[in-house]
Amino acid sequence: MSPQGSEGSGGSLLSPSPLPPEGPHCGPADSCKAGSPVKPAPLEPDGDRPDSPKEILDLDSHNAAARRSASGFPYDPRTAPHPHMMPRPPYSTHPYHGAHYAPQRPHPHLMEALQRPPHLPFPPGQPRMALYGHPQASGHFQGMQVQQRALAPEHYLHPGQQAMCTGSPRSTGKTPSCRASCCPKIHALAHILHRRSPPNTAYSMAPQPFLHGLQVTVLSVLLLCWAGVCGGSPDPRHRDSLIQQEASQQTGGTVLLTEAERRLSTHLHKLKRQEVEGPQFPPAMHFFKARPFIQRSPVFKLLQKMPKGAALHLHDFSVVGVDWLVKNVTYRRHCYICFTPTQSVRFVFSATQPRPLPCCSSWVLLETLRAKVDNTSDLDHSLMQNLTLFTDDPAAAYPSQDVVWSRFEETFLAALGLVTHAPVFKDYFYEALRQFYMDNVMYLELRALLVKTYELDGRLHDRAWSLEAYRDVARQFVTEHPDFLGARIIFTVHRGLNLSEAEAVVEEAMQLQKKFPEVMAGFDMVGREDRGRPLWYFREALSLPAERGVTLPYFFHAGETDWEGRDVDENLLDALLFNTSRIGHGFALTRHPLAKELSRKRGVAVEVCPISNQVLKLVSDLRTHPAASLMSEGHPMVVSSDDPATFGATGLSYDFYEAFVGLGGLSAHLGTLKELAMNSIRYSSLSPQLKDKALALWQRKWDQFISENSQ
Ligand SMILES: O=c1[nH]cnc2c1ncn2[C@@H]1O[C@H](CO)[C@@H](O)[C@H]1O
Repeated sequence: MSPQGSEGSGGSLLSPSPLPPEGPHCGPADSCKAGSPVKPAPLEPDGDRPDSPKEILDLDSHNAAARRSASGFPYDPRTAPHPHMMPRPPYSTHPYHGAHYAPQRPHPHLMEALQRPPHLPFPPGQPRMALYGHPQASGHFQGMQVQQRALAPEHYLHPGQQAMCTGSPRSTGKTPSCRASCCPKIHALAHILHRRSPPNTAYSMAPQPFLHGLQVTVLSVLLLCWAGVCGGSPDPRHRDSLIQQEASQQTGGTVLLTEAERRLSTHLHKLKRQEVEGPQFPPAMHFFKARPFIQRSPVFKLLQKMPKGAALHLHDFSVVGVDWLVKNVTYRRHCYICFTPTQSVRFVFSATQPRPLPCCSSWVLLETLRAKVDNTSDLDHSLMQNLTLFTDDPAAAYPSQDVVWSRFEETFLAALGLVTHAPVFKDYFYEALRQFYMDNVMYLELRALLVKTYELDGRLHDRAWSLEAYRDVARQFVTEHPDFLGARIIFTVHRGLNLSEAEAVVEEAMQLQKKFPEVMAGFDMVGREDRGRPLWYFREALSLPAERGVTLPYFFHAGETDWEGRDVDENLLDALLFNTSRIGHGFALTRHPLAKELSRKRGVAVEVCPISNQVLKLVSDLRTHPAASLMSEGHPMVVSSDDPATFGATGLSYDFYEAFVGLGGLSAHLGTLKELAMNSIRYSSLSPQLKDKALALWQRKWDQFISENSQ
């Protein structure tokens, strides 16, 4: 058999068209139309649904589904594959018309939340993630001791200001009233500001806003007023003072650098300036176009070598470069492929000819296929294209968010049959740890669906098996690489679930959390936020742990949208109300001042994934990414890479590059990078003891990096 489209140079692997009489084996007439990204919302009642690739890739399930679908339901959740495995999301564009979705109501807790001490508004029994507070700025924290964030009046009132008040260098002396009225007022205000500032402490691991927003405003107005009222032309020294103050507010703005670190910072700045002034500025381009420029960038090369700490926002099946999947996994024995009308592929490992899959052509053994095609590298290239979004012309390939998300979910479905084969599952995770380790990352937190894995003989493994596998592989990797710290898992489910499914899964999450406290970090809901159900819809399910007095830390995706005012736009506040430990993406945070303030005050870090947000079309030029402004005000944040394999990236360095060069611009310096790396440990789910260990390890690596690159 020769799949059309797989022959010839580099064309993408297409399903046979027109489809042969024996395939595709589709369910209900309209259930496998190519290209339609949405399905009607699943209706209750719920029932058992297949949720392993073996079940999804299984004719019996299909036949059963077809039989049950004859009942007249346009889409019956009892017969449908698990949402993660659906070729199209199992929810509609108008997902909330089901009886189980109560219309959005105002959040009565919210104002209460702001008025009470930070942890009180949250349900009892949902303890906040311990914030790491290092008692002394010593040992491995030496380099992290920072300047006093609260400035005394003499800091923001430059010594020269006294002189200026009596007349600027160019003063004509026309402001006699200044001395009498303006200066005392300014000093009085300055003293008030000083009193309101937090005490002079060594760097707190739970950073507080060093100046309250009001203080900053008053201070700025004060100094601008000074310049305008008290002098003819602003004093350059005052201008410098303002610039310095503003710079100190940014991420890393108060990190004290050693002499060697300053040298490297200056060098980095020079390199960055060359990129800013060069003909191509990668962060302004789509990542697929920018990648070759980034790969040549000396800044990027330094970032690759830099110890970046932890990657805290990653999805299970997009953490290993797709070339490894194709070159290694699809060359293993018993690997079958079929072709979907959506121009994608599915794989399965089976000792015997697998039963046909709905909406897919007949299964072909890849070994046989490879023997028949003229050019196996073209075939392999085509396979890779099905596992990634990467393309030379992203604008043409992905004209809208709908298109890119539909294709995005297809890449996960294409990988699913490969990565959930039990032996591959373990190898894949080991390879993920290796690739991140090679990129100088020392710890991962992986959002994992924990779908059933399968053996060649058809046996299935449950979620506990997957957690054990993650734990064992991580342990083995750490034994072999003692300077690596390991990984923890955030159990995730798709936000297309209905309420009773969500309740069942939260119950299971609580049990898994209890059974595997070492490896399981918590719980999250994934999938396209704009099309999924909002967190508030799941409130009864998400309240279960608190009601039972059980700990289930949340790490919610929230604000991964550029729509304002829709139901999902309240996910940010709801995530905070449900006491989320971090916020996945938080792209919309700058449009939610209250959520932003709460997240800052509580040290709930935003997991910023610049490349993901660009590829999934929330933003095109990364200089305008909202996290640029979060960064300039030192909002708690970490940088992560989300789905590097799908985006044609590896590890964390590409996203660090985009954050450092694009979001941070010329203002970001080595202190920014240092704080971002340390943040990744500070805001991780590790215990305080392990954070200490991680920071000590990171500091050793950092010192070595500085000594090797600061000459
Ligand atoms: O950026 C993201 N936002 C929301 N969901 C995501 C993102 N990246 C991946 N997934 C979800 O994670 C599942 C695999 O674990 C994918 O099916 C996708 O729905």
